[in-house]
Amino acid sequence: MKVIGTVGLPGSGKGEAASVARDAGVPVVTMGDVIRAECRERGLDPAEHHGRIAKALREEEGLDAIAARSLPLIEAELETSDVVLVDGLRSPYELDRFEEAFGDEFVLLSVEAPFDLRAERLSDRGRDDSDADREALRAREERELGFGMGEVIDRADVVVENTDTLERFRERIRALLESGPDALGGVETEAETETEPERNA
Ligand SMILES: Nc1ncnc2c1ncn2[C@@H]1O[C@H](COP(=O)(O)OP(=O)(O)OP(=O)(O)O)[C@@H](O)[C@H]1O
Repeated sequence: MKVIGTVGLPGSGKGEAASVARDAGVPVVTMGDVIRAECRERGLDPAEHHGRIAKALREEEGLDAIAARSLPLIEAELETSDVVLVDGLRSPYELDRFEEAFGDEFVLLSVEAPFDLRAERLSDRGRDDSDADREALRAREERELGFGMGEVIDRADVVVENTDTLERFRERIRALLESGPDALGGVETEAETETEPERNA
């Protein structure tokens, strides 16, 4: 059993990773869906109230609220699948919650690409007006880093740099899903990048 969580700044490629998983028959639990469901529960339009409800849930149920509400969905998928992908961790409290629930079976994947490349890809994506707006991207990025996303990124087990073609990225995600982190030869892992503590310091 493996639960693969993804983290990444806007436009890094998390949605593409989730779509590779779906194509490979790996169920995807999208943390944002938990918030959208709660918006509907409260009679609110998710497109307009997503941010406010995410904040309300954290205030009412604790900083790991969205992870806690995702857990039963992940567990339900694990009844029929060996691997589940969890799309879009944002805060270290969420990461703590998943690590507590799944221990070593939880693998955190950070998808990374430089700002200019992400801005260009989002501009091509054009899902909404903010996609083409570099200032809006910068603001969104700062908001997400404000939730502690930088710390989550730093704690990743596997880093996939998404700076090559989309096909190359999709291949690397497929390899990760099929054979686990070891399949990604040459990809930085936390263990490899950690600095050795100085002896006799
Ligand atoms: N390697 C790549 N080459 C070209 N285009 C790419 C590549 N990776 C992703 N894209 C495209 O860039 C856009 C952003 O990727 P994606 O939607 O997966 O990002 P995301 O991390 O889910 O962003 P957000 O958090 O804003 O939803 C998409 O249109 C996607 O198809």
